[in-house]
Amino acid sequence: MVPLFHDFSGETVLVFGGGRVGARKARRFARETRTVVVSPAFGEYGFGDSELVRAAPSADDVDDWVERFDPVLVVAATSQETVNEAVEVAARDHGALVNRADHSGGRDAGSVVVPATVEDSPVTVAISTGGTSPALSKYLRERIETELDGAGAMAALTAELRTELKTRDLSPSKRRDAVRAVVRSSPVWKALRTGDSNAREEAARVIGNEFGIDVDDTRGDSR
Ligand SMILES: C[C@@]1(CC(=O)O)c2cc3[nH]c(cc4nc(cc5[nH]c(cc(n2)[C@H]1CCC(=O)O)[C@@](C)(CC(=O)O)[C@@H]5CCC(=O)O)C(CC(=O)O)=C4CCC(=O)O)c(CCC(=O)O)c3CC(=O)O
Ligand SMILES: NC(=O)C1=CN([C@@H]2O[C@H](COP(=O)(O)OP(=O)(O)OC[C@H]3O[C@@H](n4cnc5c(N)ncnc54)[C@H](O)[C@@H]3O)[C@@H](O)[C@H]2O)C=CC1
Repeated sequence: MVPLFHDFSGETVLVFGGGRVGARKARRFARETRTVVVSPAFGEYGFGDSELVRAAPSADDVDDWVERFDPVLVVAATSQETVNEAVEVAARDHGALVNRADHSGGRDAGSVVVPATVEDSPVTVAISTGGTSPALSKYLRERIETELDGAGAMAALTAELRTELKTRDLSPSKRRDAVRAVVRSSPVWKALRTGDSNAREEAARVIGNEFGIDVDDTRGDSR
């Protein structure tokens, strides 16, 4: 399986099944795009901004629902194996991606796995075990969560520095080394995580000391 980050904005995601699992997937997708959940009953779970449609499609009806909503991704998360099976076939016939929540292996082209994700925007880490051990994905996600503290702010700070360094008369290799030094600097990470000192100032110090490049240490505190 090839991990890719997919922009779903402006598209529709169609979820079959309004139980715990359907709700979890729906919440995830609804943060980004129009998400519709079709189910005869909805559990007491959060569905985010999803549209809920109360219906109990039979395996034969599923195709019509997919036709009607024209989704780019369909999630099969019902408690009925035959319906989930039909959802997979209908999605494929429609040229949509398909996520079988009730399957771990034996996937075909066009099938996707929902990974465990850690986000410190704009940084995202996604974990999959190739469908073999979701509990392990969840555990690793919890461990990585603390590791990622400050990464979003580091991305913002280094994006700013890269842009600034590109306007200077520097060789690409020197610019690369300077940015690398900042992302590896413990004092910069500490400043981003604690907010005690100005991270931008720390970064300017690293670049100044190690590379003799003078960058403005006052513009924007990236926290
Ligand atoms: C293949 C996949 C398909 C897909 O859904 O895309 C799939 C399938 C199945 N999951 C099952 C069980 C559990 N799933 C979780 C949790 C998560 N499951 C997620 C993804 C995936 N689950 C995909 C593979 C991901 C990968 O490659 O690792 C996560 C990461 C993302 C998300 O769902 O949002 C989310 C954690 C999010 C987080 O916390 O960060 C827990 C843990 C818990 O609940 O505490 C359990 C119970 C413990 C266990 O069994 O491990 C079962 C058996 C059902 C049964 O027994 O009937 C199946 C079906 C089967 O295996 O046949
Ligand atoms: N991928 C994952 O992370 C996990 C997957 N699973 C699997 O996912 C499936 C769903 O699990 P849960 O949400 O816990 O089950 P659940 O029983 O809580 O929810 C199933 C939902 O499907 C709905 N449903 C039933 N017939 C339907 C139909 N014809 N059309 C549309 N919706 C219909 C029910 O009303 C219910 O809302 C199960 O097959 C389970 O084995 C279970 C745990 C985790």
